[in-house]
Amino acid sequence: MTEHVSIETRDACVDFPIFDAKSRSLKKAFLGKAGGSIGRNNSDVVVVEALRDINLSLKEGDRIGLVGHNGAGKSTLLRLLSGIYEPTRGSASIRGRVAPVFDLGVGMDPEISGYENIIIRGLFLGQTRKQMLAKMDEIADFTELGEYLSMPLRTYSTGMRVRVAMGVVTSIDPEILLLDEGIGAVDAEFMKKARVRLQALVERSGILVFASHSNEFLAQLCDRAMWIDHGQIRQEGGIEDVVRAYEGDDAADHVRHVIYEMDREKSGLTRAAERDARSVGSNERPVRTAAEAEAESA
Ligand SMILES: Nc1ncnc2c1ncn2[C@@H]1O[C@H](COP(=O)(O)OP(=O)(O)OP(=O)(O)O)[C@@H](O)[C@H]1O
Repeated sequence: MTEHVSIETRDACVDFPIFDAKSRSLKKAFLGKAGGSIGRNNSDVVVVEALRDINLSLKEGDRIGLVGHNGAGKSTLLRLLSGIYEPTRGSASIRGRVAPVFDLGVGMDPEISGYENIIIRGLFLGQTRKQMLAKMDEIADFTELGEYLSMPLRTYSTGMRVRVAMGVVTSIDPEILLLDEGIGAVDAEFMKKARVRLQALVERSGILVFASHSNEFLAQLCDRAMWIDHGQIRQEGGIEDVVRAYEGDDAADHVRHVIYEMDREKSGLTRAAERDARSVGSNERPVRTAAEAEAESA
């Protein structure tokens, strides 16, 4: 279904012209610690050079995480890849249905109910009303918001809104998933549940590009990383290597630990599945967890 999915950019640049910049203090192009460099275009207008000479080639199955300082250009890159921004110079060719998940609040209306917002937000992400209605019960269950879903969204706390948004986002089947972090507002227990759903969402997406400031999250969802520095690609490679170059040894060691734990968990699950399959084959009862045994005896 997703074989035709691809992203190609060639020397893509994105400039933001700033017509009301105080030009006296901006005589020279300057490179601060945060933000893209500030210069002037051919018409002598001040511009922020948010992205410069981006060459990317992504295909089905790629899961790439973007790291970099504030204002490095990560969000701008996601917007370029979603087609929201056209390159000022160079080219960007995107093939596939894009689900841009930048701001969990976008497409939500405070005056209508949670249920109605679930549908609106789904439409915003390219789903049909019918598809959203079919998924409604499952999304409602996931949010654990019960009766609140019939109340206007303005009566919700921030975290409750995030639950609705996460429920919708993780229910879709995108060909290209562009994810910008911004999902810190939910409580820890819900986050655990949400991560499992996010991982499943990523697994059924064709391509993932994820901008994050959390290395742990990055390691869980991606298998490659790209360091964006002042609008340019500074390094691309394995997550541990890129994080080491960008943030140092401690951060890279943490990434390695997260990846190790994930692999261990996965191989544990595989072993359990093999054991179950073997015992079913030999007419033995598969080993039950305490919870399953309790549920059976009830
Ligand atoms: N709409 C805009 N108008 C003018 N400048 C912009 C606009 N959007 C982004 N920029 C500039 O482009 C540069 C890249 O910003 P971007 O939001 O892509 O960075 P980021 O890496 O996502 O940062 P953060 O980690 O802080 O979210 C910054 O210098 C920012 O000031």
